Amino acid sequence: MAKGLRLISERLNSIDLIVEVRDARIPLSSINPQFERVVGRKPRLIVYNKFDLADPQSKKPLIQAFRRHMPATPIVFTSCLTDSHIKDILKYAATLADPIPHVNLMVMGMPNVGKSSLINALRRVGVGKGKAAITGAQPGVTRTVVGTVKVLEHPAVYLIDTPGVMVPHIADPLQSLKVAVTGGIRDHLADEQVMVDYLLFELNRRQAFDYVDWFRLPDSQPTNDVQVLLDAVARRIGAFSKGGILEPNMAAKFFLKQYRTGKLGLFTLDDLTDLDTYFTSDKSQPESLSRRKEKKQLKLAMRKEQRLKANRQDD
Ligand SMILES: Nc1nc2c(ncn2[C@@H]2O[C@H](COP(=O)(O)OP(=O)(O)OP(=O)(O)O)[C@@H](O)[C@H]2O)c(=O)[nH]1
Repeated sequence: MAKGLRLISERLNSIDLIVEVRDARIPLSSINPQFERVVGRKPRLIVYNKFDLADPQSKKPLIQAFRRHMPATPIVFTSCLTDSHIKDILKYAATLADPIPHVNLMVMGMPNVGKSSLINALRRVGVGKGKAAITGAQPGVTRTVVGTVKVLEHPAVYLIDTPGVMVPHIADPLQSLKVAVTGGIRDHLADEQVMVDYLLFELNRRQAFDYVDWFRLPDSQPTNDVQVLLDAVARRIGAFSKGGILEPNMAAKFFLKQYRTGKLGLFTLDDLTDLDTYFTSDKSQPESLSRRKEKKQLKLAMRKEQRLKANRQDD
């Protein structure tokens, strides 16, 4: 994390525009407060990527809130899978080319938000060239600086690839869970069954009950009990251990994958009903924790979620 941020601040002088990538499914939770401090007043374009997986209704309140509170910062909603709105980024970058001869962009963001995919998409759309950066389903793939790549000929727009910025200390346990379920924390650091429990809670809250039929829940009824869900999923996908025992971990992995590929519906997990309060609140947070402390923090969040669940069942 510290190395990533140091590299970024070292390069900031030669950058004309920061392209900050966030996950559209967690438009607030994917903000990195340390990052806010490092980038300071540099011109910035915010890209809400993976919009193909987010609630389409989430766009309007975000655009309106940015207009009210950060009018100088443009925002774009993209999907790197379909190259949707990638051109808008290039168009905006091109507007900065006068009077400077060429524009240097830097893509930044939290792990797994799609930085490398965006770099590839910008190249593909801008100059019709293939892959410049390696992508991966697990966070932390973007490690090395690939170098400078041209993404537009006229005017000349160059892009500098950067290492992914690590998730900083996340004060709010719910925010940790959201980052984890959207893939921003390596899965082995988070308890997949707790992630599924949180997703189940969100699905039920939205009355998105498709999972009941798909996984043939008992009595065709929704459930609040993650074990009931995981048993049903395990049965449905044939996740049994040698002795014929159901494998909840395998089921949890499967369920998470369904969510992450949009098969359980298009959701925005952050609450966007009171963005004015969010934008006017003090978003500064303490310095980043070490990886060990981060892991401990996450475990505490998971335990809290489990306690909440136990209380829900007692009610
Ligand atoms: N559905 C969807 N998936 C995307 C999109 N952009 C990227 N992905 C997927 O998200 C995963 C992570 O993408 P990367 O481009 O490797 O993300 P990154 O930010 O470079 O990741 P790190 O290496 O962890 O920093 C990959 O499986 C991509 O295929 C998008 O717009 N929509």
